[in-house]
Amino acid sequence: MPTINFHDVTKDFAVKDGGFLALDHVGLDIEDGEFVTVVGPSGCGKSTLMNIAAGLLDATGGEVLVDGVPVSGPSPERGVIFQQYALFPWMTVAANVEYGLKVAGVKKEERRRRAREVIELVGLTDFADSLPKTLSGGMKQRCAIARAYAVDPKVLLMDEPFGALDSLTRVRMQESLLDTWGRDRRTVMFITHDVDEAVFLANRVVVMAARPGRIHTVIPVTLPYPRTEEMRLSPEFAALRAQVWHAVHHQPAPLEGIAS
Ligand SMILES: Nc1ncnc2c1ncn2[C@@H]1O[C@H](COP(=O)(O)OP(=O)(O)OP(=O)(O)O)[C@@H](O)[C@H]1O
Repeated sequence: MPTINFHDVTKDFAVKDGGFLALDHVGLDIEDGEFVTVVGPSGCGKSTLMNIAAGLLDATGGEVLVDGVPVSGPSPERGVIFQQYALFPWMTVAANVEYGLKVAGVKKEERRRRAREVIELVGLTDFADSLPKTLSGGMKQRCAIARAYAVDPKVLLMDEPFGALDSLTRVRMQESLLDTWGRDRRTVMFITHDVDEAVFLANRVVVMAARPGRIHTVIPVTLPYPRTEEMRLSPEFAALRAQVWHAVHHQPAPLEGIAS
């Protein structure tokens, strides 16, 4: 059984002159421990798809199953990370990371232990008592990742998490995320606009098409893990990048009768 199963998902948004079909019968299985990236032109429905999996939006048709159970709302088993860090500015890194555990009713001692563990995992131990405003963008995002990890989610849903970072920090964050993922092989669905990022991280790259949002093609990434800096410069990487780039930039024609 796949960990995340998008079963015939359709999303129709009500707009003033009728409906806008944002997702049209999307089917996708993400297996246990897989790292899947999703790319596609702006407006093809990437965030809508992720928000439905997160339980933040309802599908108009079809459903998303996580471990065979239909998603009916947000759940701690699905850790969600957005581009904007969404940290509480008045709380230290440690308090931000502990917050979800506190809400879940975890006792203080256990909260402290778990927070220390995940803060170390993302390399922020020296900043555990710092406020978010004193951290760089990359450190804030690592704090957000630690917060998602703290509650031990079954899957991670990441929507352009590194989109606001400079390119060097972004590359470091990709490496650090893969390092963490390599240790626990949590199932990840990761949305990005960046073709290099999509290839570097993934087992499979899902390329979506727009009008209506649908899956255009799925490209397996045959590079082994751990992924290294040298791999980014390899001919195999270049070939995969070209394949994904081509799929993103040569989209199928919009379907007839789709409202805009
Ligand atoms: N609440 C809404 N009401 C009406 N239309 C919406 C709503 N949310 C999204 N849409 C439309 O649905 C389509 C898909 O939006 P979505 O944000 O999922 O795309 P995306 O692929 O994530 O885009 P981007 O890459 O620019 O972030 C877009 O055309 C958008 O305008």
